[in-house]
Amino acid sequence: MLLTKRISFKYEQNNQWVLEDISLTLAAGKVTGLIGANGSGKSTLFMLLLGILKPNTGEVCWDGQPLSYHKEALYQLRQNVSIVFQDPDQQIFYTDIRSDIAFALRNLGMDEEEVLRRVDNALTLVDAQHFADQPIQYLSYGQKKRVAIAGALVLDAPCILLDEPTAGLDPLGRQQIIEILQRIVAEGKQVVISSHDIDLIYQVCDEVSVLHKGRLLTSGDTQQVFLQTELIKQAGLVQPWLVRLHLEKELPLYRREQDFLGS
Ligand SMILES: Nc1ncnc2c1ncn2[C@@H]1O[C@H](COP(=O)(O)OP(=O)(O)OP(=O)(O)O)[C@@H](O)[C@H]1O
Repeated sequence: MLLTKRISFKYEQNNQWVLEDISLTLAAGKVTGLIGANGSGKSTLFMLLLGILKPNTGEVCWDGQPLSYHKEALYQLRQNVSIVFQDPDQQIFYTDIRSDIAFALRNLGMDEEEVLRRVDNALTLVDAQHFADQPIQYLSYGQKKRVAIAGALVLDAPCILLDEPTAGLDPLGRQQIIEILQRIVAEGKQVVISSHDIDLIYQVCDEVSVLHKGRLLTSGDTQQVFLQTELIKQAGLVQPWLVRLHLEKELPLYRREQDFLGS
């Protein structure tokens, strides 16, 4: 389990608190959404969860232990908590897709047969087998996103952080990512998603945490959080369309588009 205990953080360059007094429990086996307007501190919080940044006060804990910031400890942490960055080019280094995905495993000195098996599984999970033999520069943005996700999955870390997984994708690409997320969740992984795609968060997350100007406004069950109209407005966000339909048209509170369409 990944959690933060009253963490606050400011960047050296400016003297303002970017995050203040954040206590969050990211429960194992659950999908947690992290939402907030631009600049509310979501990416910074991800960097703190990964140990890339260190809080000024408070602590981040993995498996009940406060993070240690030595190289070796962080190396261990990466095998438990992995991230998919918003921009796949930040994450992909090789032109050969299979080599790129295999990189971290070969770095660990893993047996080559096991490397190939894991790469194959990760490619299947993100539905990328059919383009896996093309050079990376021939791929679309959406395909690169899927390769980046495969690169994070291959380590088989129990916890995966995804920063804006659907940003820049067309409707089909977005739907593919939703299906991939559902497959990852079905494997029992702990998933944390930071996104401005409110409808995605509503559809796939069990719990949601709302950040506003570096503070945690609320945290809890997805539907309960999104039903709080004033709070969502205060955070500079909008409610998911299924929640608006419920509040404005007095329809049942559907969780998924297909539940509404099939009703
Ligand atoms: N490297 C940095 N140095 C100084 N300030 C930074 C740095 N990175 C982010 N900030 C500031 O920290 C605050 C939070 O930024 P952050 O990127 O964490 O927010 P965010 O919620 O992820 O935003 P967005 O939704 O736009 O991606 C902002 O005021 C931003 O200007």
